[in-house]
This record gives sequence, structure tokens and C-alpha cells, in this order.
Amino acid sequence: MALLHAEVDSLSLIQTTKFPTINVPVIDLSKPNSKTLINAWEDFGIVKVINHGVRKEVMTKLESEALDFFSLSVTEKESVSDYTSRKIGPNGDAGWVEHLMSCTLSCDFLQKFPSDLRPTVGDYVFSVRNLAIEVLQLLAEGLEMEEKNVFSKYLIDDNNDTIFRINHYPLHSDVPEGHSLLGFGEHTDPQIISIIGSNDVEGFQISLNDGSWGSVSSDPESFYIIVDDLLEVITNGRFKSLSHRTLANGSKDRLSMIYFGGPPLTADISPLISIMEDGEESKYKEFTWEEYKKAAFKSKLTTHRLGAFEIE
Ligand SMILES: O=C(O)CCC(=O)C(=O)O
Ligand SMILES: [Fe+2]
Repeated sequence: MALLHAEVDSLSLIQTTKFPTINVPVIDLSKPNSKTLINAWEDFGIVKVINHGVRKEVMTKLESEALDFFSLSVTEKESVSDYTSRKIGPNGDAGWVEHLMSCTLSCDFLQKFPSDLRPTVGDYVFSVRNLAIEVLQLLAEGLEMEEKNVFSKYLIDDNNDTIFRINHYPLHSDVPEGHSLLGFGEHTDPQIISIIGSNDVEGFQISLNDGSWGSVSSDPESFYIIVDDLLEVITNGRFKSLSHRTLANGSKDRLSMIYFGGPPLTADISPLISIMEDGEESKYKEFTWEEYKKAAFKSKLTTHRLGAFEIE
């Protein structure tokens, strides 16, 4: 193994040769099939979406503007209030990643992004939110819910607490052959669903039922939509929140753009009665999103955060 730079030494190195590539099920939103969505989320906690209605120009523009931003000097980047490097959350988690992050509709989020990016981020988040609503409506249809917006109402609400983040996994010249750096460690996302777009650089991995890791191909034309903690609760565990992580391979920089769909802070979260079978008991205590969010942000990335809210 090559002599490592001290910086690489302090980050987790992962051997990259042994991961299988997962065939993530695809839904084509020009002919949506709710059964495919349900099966994908039941089996893998992830689905790939094509013909999603988000314009290619907006996706490519954001990708190129974001890469321009991340190529600025550290001083210039650090002058942006929502820019963070190497730190993930407030509890000491670190990774080979830098990011821009802001809440979206419930705050003046555009002001927190660098001014050059604001128009494109605005267009992107507007379209991706519509996509989130459409997919959650498809879920309601597939589960034969009476109310079309039973899941999407949280994101339709003007006070929704959604976050938008752009992650950049920079190049690193000292990563030994056959290895990657841990860019973003194992975790689940606390919200309802996350919609992940990326450039054509791989690195995103999902935890499989046997606890091993599988790689997800990068596809800059499509989105991956994953099950987050709240959707697990709302469906009483029918869908499990997806444990995932991202590796930075050091030779090509990955960029990902993620919409984390969250409900209003005051929303009461509990399993939907209409989804439970006769006699089925709730597996989770009731909580508000604000309570859960506070607990989630106090914990380490890898903590099984729903554990504290499960009924024994
Ligand atoms: O950047 C990625 O590939 C995924 C990162 C992630 O999981 C997150 O930001 O929550
Ligand atoms: Fe995540």
C-alpha cells in the first residue's frame, strides 16, 4: 500500500473491489405503475425514477453551477453561511465531503445559497418537490388509500420542513489503488423521502438485507427516491428506512443534489390507521416531527434513531 498522507490516514479507507451493483427497480412516470413502486420500496427501500418531468437543462445547469462553486477557494466558499466542509451534523461526524445545505419552503432558503446558484436551485427544488408529491400520490393509489394526498399532504403544506443539500466529494490524490474514502457514513435520512440526483460519478451504496453493501449506479438523467424514517413510521414498518452511505473514490469528484421531504414541525407522526390490517398494532410511539428532528440531530449519524420511538 502506498504511503498515506496524514489526512487520508485519519479518514476511513474502504476496499472497493467487492461490492455488487444493485439492480434498482425503475418506475417510468410517463406510465406510472404503483405496484413497482411498492415492491421496490418493500424489497430495497429505493426506486429509480425516469421520465420524471424535471427538465434536463435544470439538472445539468445546477450540476455545472455547483461544481463551479465548489471549485472556488476555501475562503470564498467559507464566506457562504450554509457551506460546510468535512463535518456532517453537529455531533462530530466527519467525512470526505463538503456541502451546501438549507431548509427550503418554510424559510428564505435561496438567500442561504451563493447568489450565482439561486435561480437554478429555485427551479430545481420547485420541480423536485412536484416529483415528490407525484410519487407519494402514486403510493397512495397503490395502497388503495381513500385520500390521494394522505402521504403528500406533508409536503404540500406551506409550512413543510424540507431541506435541500448539495454534496461534493472532492478529488483526493492520496487514495491507494482499490480503495475509497468514506464520504458520508452509514445512516438513514430522518424525513419522509429523499430524492437523490447526481453527476455521473458513482459512490452511493445501500445496505442490503444481509447487512452487506451494494453499489447503486450513477445516472445523471434519473433520480433515486429512498424511504426515510418518517415513511417507515407512517406505514407502520411496511417500508423500512433505507440505510445508506457514500464513498468518495478520490479520482473523480461526485456531486449529489438531495431534496429531503419533511413535514411541518408541528405535524403529528404516527402509523396511519387506514394502512394497518384489522388488529394490527402500532409499532411506534406518537411524536411530532419537531421532537423527532431534535432527537435525530442530537444523535450520531450511525445511531438507529427510530429505536427510541419503537414500541417494545
Ligand atoms: O451524496 C450522496 O450520495 C448521498 C448523501 C446522503 O446520504 C445525504 O446527504 O443524506
Ligand atoms: Fe442520506
